[in-house]
Amino acid sequence: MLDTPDEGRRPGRRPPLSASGRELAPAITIRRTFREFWPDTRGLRRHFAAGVVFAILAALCEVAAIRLFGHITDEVLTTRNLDAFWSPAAIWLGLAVGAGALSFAGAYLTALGAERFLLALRDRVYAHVQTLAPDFSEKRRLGDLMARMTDDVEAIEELVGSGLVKAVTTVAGIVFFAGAAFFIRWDLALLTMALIPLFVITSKVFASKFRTAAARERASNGAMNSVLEEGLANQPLVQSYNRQDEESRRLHSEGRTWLRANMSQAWLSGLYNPAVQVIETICLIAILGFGAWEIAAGRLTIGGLLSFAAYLALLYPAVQSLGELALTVSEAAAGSDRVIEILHTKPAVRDAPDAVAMGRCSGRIVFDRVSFTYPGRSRQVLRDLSFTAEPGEVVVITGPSGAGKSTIAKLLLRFYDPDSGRILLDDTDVQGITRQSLRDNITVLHQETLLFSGTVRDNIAYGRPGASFDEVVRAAEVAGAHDFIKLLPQGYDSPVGQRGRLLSGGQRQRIAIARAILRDTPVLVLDEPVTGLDVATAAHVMRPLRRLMAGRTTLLITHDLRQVPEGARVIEIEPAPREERIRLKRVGARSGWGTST
Ligand SMILES: Nc1ncnc2c1ncn2[C@@H]1O[C@H](COP(=O)(O)OP(=O)(O)OP(=O)(O)O)[C@@H](O)[C@H]1O
Repeated sequence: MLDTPDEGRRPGRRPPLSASGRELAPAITIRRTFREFWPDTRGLRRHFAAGVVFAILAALCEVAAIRLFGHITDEVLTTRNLDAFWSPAAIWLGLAVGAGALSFAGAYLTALGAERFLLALRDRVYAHVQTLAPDFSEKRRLGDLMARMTDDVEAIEELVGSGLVKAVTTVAGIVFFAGAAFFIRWDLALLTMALIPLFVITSKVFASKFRTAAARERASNGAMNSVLEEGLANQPLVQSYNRQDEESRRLHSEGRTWLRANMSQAWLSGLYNPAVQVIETICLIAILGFGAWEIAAGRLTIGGLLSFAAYLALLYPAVQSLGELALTVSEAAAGSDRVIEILHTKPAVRDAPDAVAMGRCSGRIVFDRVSFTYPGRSRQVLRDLSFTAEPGEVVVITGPSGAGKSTIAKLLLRFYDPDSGRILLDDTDVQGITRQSLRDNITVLHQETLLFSGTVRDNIAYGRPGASFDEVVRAAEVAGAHDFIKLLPQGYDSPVGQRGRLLSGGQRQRIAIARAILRDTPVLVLDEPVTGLDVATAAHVMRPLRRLMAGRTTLLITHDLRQVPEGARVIEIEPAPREERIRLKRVGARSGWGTST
C-alpha cells in the first residue's frame, strides 16, 4: 500500500491526538470497523454500487477518448486529412459529454449515500447515548463526545461508504489506464511500471513526516478549541475576575502552536507536490525519449506515443490517490474505535422483557432496604435505606453534602438499579415498569435549572409537547412567572439565551416550575429547588413551588430546613462512611443509614 501526504483533509476535523503521531495507527482492525458499520449501509448499497458503476463507465469513456485522440493525431494531423477529422471529433465530444454526465451521476449518488449514512449513523449513536444514564455524558468532556458524533462518524463514512467507492473506482482506473498503456506497447508500459516504486518511496518518506505534523496539528487544534470553549462558557467568571487578558494570551499562545503545526504541514505538502511533479516529468521524458527512438525506427506512431503519455498522466495520479486513501483509511479506523466505544457501552438499566406500562399512578413510593454503589466505585453510597411516601405526602430528604440525596432521585427514575432492596411505585417494583411510563409519572426539578436556548414558551411547553398557548400561560400564572414574562421584550416569544442565561436565577426557576405544572405528574422530585437563590427570591419561588407540590407525592431534597413545608416528614441521610469503616461494619453489626424522624 502506498502512503502519501493528504492535502485535502480539513484541518481540525479529527479529535486531538498526541504529537507523537502513534495514535494515527488504527486502534482496531479495518475488518472490525466493517463488521460494526457495514450493516448501516443497508438500503444505501445501491447508491454506492451505482456510484462505482458510473465512475467506472466514466473512466472507460476517458480511455476511449484518449484512444480517439491518438487516432486523430495519426489519421488527421500527421496525414493532414481534414475529412477524417469530423466523425472521430464528434464521437470524442460525445464521449466527453457522456463521461461528464456519468461522473456527475456517480459523484451525486455516492454523496447521497454518504450523507444518508452519516445521518443514520449519527442518529444511531445519539439514540444509544440517550439510552445511557446522564452520568455517561456528564463524566466526559462535552467537546470530545460531540467530536465523536460528528467528526468520527464522518471518518467512518469515509472508510465504509465513499472511501470504499473511491478505492474500487481508483483500482479500476489504474487497471484501465495501465491496461490501455500495455495495449499500445507492453514493453514501454513495463518500463513505466518499473518507475512506480519512485512514487512509492517518495510517498513513504513524506507520509511518515506528514503523519507527525498532522498529529501535532490536531493536538494543538484540540488545545485551542478547549481554551475557546472554556473561555466562552465561563465568560462571566473571566470578566468578573478580570482575566480577559490572561485568557486572550492563552488563546494566542495555543493559536501560535497551531500556526506552527499548520505551517509544517503546509511546508511538507508544498514540497511534496513539486517532488512528485519532478518524478512524473522524469518518467515522461524517459518515455518520450524512448518513444522518439521507436518512432524513428517505425515501430510506434506519434498518436500511439501521445496516447501512451496521456494514459500515464491519468495513471500516476490514480496511484497517488490510492496512497492518500490508505492514510484516510487508517485515520478512519482510529475514529471508528471511539464511536464503537460509545456503541458498546451497555446501558446500566434496561426494561425487563415483561415490564408493564404503568398508567397514571397514585404516587405511593416505597424504598425498601435499598443499597447502592455507583458502577466502577467501591464506596457504597446508600445502605439499607427504607422509607415510604404516601400519595400526596411531602417527604423532605436532608443530610450533608455527598450523603446520597440526589442518588435517591436517580434510583427512583431508574437511571440505575439498586444493588439490593426494592423501590416500589404504587406497590409495583419499578424494575417491572417500563422506564418510559415510570418517568411519565415523575417530574424532577433539578438543582441547576435546565433550559434550552429557545423561547420562554418553548421551554414551558417542553413539559407537555403539543400544549396550547393558553395552557402555557395558565401554567406560567400558577408558577408566578406570567408577570415577569409579560414584561420581557417579546413576551412568551422572548429567547432565553444559552441555557437560559438571559434570565435571572429566580426567573429560570419559575419557568422550570411552570414546565413542571404543565407536565402534571403525580410524583415530584425537587432537588435543592432554591439553592443559589437569595432569601427573598427563594421565598418568592417557594410559593409557586407549594402550589406545584399540592396533591403530589413530593421528595424534597434540601439542605435548607427553613424552606420545609409544615407537616412534612424529614428523612435524614447520614454521610457514607469511608471504605475502611464499611469493612469494619461488615465484620461487625450492620446498621441502616436511612432513618426517618
Ligand atoms: N455518577 C456518579 N458516579 C460515581 N459516583 C457518584 C456519581 N454521582 C455521585 N457520586 C458520588 O456519590 C455520592 C453521593 O452523591 P449525591 O449527589 O447523591 O450526594 P448529595 O447528598 O445529593 O450531595 P449534595 O447535597 O452535595 O448535592 C458522592 O460521594 C458522589 O461523589
